[in-house]
Amino acid sequence: MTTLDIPFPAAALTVLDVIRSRRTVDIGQLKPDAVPRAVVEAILEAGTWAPNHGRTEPWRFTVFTGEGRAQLAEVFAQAYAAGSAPDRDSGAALEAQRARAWRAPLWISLELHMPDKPKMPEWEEQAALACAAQNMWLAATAFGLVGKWVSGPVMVSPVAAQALGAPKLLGLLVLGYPAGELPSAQRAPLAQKVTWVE
Ligand SMILES: Cc1cc2nc3c(=O)[nH]c(=O)nc-3n(C[C@H](O)[C@H](O)[C@H](O)COP(=O)(O)O)c2cc1C
Repeated sequence: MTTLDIPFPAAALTVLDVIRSRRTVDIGQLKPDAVPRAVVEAILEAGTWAPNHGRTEPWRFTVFTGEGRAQLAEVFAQAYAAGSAPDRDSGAALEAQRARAWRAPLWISLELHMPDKPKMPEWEEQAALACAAQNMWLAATAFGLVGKWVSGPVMVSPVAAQALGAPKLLGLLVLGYPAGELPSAQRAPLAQKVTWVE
């Protein structure tokens, strides 16, 4: 960890620890246990505290959980059928898409909603939504959850976006309690990426 030549406040140590312990975990590595509604609401609230230029709050979230995942399953199947995969007409492939929705207890869509008359360039609104996603992921980590930001062709498909009533979809955050050990992760040393000018 960091070499401390000054004492860090407890809050800083807690935040840094949560940041470092956030982990991407495959959907198959999640327990089926539901996430309590109050926890989901706290996660969503954390998302809305993300920075956003011009107070546009360019995000909307749809939460799929419990039996509500049947609707998400249909969104995945529709998006896959409208895509370019060679097996897009296969009933078995569409069933596999539907099955994905049931493999995690909680899905939160990351929907980009720009104002009718955009005040900011789209990249800034996307950046704000990414900050919201990270806030939610960190809050989820603090509650003992793990998961993944999924952004494959189905997850960002315009067909999926339309089914959710969203102009654009930047994927979904999939969350659940870990079924086993968390994968280890590495980051390159700061020295490789930081230039100090002092
Ligand atoms: C915008 C974005 C999209 C991502 N999409 C996917 C994805 O579609 N599939 C996947 O396996 N991981 C996806 N990830 C997760 C990264 O692969 C993951 O963060 C990386 O492997 C580092 O692991 P860590 O999150 O545990 O540090 C995405 C991450 C980001 C930020």
